[in-house]
Amino acid sequence: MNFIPAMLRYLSSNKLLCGIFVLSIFVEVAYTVAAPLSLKYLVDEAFGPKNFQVFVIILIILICGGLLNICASAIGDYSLGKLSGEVIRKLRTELFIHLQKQSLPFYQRYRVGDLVMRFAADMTAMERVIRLSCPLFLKESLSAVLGLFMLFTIEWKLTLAVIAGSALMFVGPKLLQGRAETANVRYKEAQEQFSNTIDEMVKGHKTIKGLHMQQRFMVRARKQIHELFSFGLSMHVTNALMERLPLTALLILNGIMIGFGGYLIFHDEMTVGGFMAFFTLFISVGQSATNLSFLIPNLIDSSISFNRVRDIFDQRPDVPEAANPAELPAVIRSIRMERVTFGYTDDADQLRDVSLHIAAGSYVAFVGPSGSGKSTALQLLARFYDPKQGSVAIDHYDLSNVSEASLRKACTLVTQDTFLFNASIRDNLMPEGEDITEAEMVEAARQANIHDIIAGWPDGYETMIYHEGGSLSGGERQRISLARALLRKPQLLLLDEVTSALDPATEADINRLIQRIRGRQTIISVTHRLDSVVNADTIHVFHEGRIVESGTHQELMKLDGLYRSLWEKQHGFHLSRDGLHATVEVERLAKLPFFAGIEPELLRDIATLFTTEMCKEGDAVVREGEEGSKFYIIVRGRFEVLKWIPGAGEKRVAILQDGDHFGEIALLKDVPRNATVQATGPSVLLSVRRESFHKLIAAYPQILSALESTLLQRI
Ligand SMILES: Nc1ncnc2c1ncn2[C@@H]1O[C@H](COP(=O)(O)OP(=O)(O)OP(=O)(O)O)[C@@H](O)[C@H]1O
Repeated sequence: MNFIPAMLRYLSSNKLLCGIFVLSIFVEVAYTVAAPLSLKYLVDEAFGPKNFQVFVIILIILICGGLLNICASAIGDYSLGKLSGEVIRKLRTELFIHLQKQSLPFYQRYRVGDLVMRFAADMTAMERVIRLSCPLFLKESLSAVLGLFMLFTIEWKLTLAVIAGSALMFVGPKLLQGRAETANVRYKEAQEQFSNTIDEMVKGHKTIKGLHMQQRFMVRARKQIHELFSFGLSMHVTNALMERLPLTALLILNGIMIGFGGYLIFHDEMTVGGFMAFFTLFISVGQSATNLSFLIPNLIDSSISFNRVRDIFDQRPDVPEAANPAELPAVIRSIRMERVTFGYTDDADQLRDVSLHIAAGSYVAFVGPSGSGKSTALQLLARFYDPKQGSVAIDHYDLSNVSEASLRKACTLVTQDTFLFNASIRDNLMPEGEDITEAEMVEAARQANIHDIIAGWPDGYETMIYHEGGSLSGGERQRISLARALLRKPQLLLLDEVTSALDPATEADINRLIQRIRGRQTIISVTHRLDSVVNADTIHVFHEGRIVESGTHQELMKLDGLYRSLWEKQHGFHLSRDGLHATVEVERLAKLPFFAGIEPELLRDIATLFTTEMCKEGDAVVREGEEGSKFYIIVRGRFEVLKWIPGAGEKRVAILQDGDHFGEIALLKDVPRNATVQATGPSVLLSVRRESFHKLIAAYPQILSALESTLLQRI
């Protein structure tokens, strides 16, 4: 219970209030102990000899003491209220600031439910301790010690006898304490897991419905609710036992006291008044001891909460601010990465020896296959992580020595996952305290092509955003988040796949916006869609954590390397402006390995067999284990390939995007799909059914033999 000293330390932070409170407790305790003692004098000195004068004196002393006690209690209550309120306010603020200082890995380690619980249930438990348990602990311990001392002065033999019996009161709870702690921890963990499930269910309700995962969630929730029930029951039973045991022991003690006390009176070793005072005082000491033992479950509960909050306080930011951080200049000249190596964990590196130099004002693109490290490089430029080796610098300032405020002012990151606050559009664009005028807000909204849309809504800029922006379309969310970034006039704008989840028209619109603002600020854009970066000043091509090619689009095409192959993979498709109708060119089909060698006229016929399919986030195009009869080519979009791993559940094994294809075996025969392919955002596919394909094969058997020779090798 090392949290009691910590709590007392917090309480003693305001010395004056703490002093007043402790003094008031002393007065209260002194009165509680002295009042029973008055019985001895009342019975032996006033009632026995019928001495009225002594009676009046004792009465006056009791009344004055009582009044003093009432005043002390009132002052004590006020000082405690203020003191505990200040401690909790300080704790909440410190925890909040501490959370804000944390870096991305911290938020990946803890889930929303865990952190919310720290503020909700744990803080409430600690508040209860500070307001009730700690003062009660202090008061009851003092009453017990002082009361015991008085009992010794009244009759030491009887006191020794009852102390020996009192041991019974503490042995039981001590034996049960371990079990009670375990039960409490398990119940808290079960609560946390259940909150996480609710959180996931509310946030992912669309995906859950889309994937028809309600049953799986129901099974998980049922298990967790059952755990809550059984751990709750075991917690209740052990806590109740711990509370009951001392009461039983108290009954036994009473027996000892009356028996031994009576013996002492009959042998003239104690007066009747002395026995009455002893009895009353003993009840009061016993009550204090019982109260102390009642406090134990409560304190255990709070010590767990205290440790959980302390666990957060113990987390040091992974990306700390330097002791004397530098401020970035008003105008920056260059951005550099020098031989940067970085890994999210110690086991693997996601960036290896990456160096790049970006001149201020240029428009730079990071491209490359999925998982090649593009977004990671961008996050290092925004200093969400620090490199393991090498350095990231703006001008000659290493980012690890730059103040966070100055870096955030200079550099803004916009990602594909836009997060808008549950507030009005105006408050999202112009948060309180930011030095932004109405005209600037409207101008930024115009630049992001969202002003006319907002102005057309009945509440205009006062329109409330709900569900973190989920009430708006993807394009609207992305435009608002771009307007929000532009309003801050960052010198360095980092864009991470900002258009990948948007329809072609919105994507083209946002690309035009980027073209309009280029030159005014440095733009680094991560994208897998090469069309959008043909005009970039420099394109860096990432592959397996390294930059393997750099140059303009024309230079890279001439190189005939990875960039060119990515480019060719993505081209040869035509998509209508509304994104609803796609076609594929014959030359593109010819590049598919299993169509190699098929004559162009036949490929032309094959091209006409494809139909356009639209998917939204969470749609599974093929499911593992199900027999498939379609072959797919991704025209635009992103899909994850999921495989069921026994014992580990469904795991992502690959990412497919524009130009990738899957399911070609289905053109030949019925084989169960060996993985699930699921859209991670709105996507467009071209698909062809085996039946329609086979009609063509019937007319041109050479297609079948060409297909068989390549596909069967692949199987
Ligand atoms: N927070 C993380 N913790 C651990 N590994 C991560 C984390 N974020 C990304 N990775 C891994 O790092 C590698 C590089 O990821 P990164 O997102 O930088 O690639 P990318 O080129 O941007 O790919 P994509 O276009 O698919 O986003 C991938 O293997 C990815 O799984």
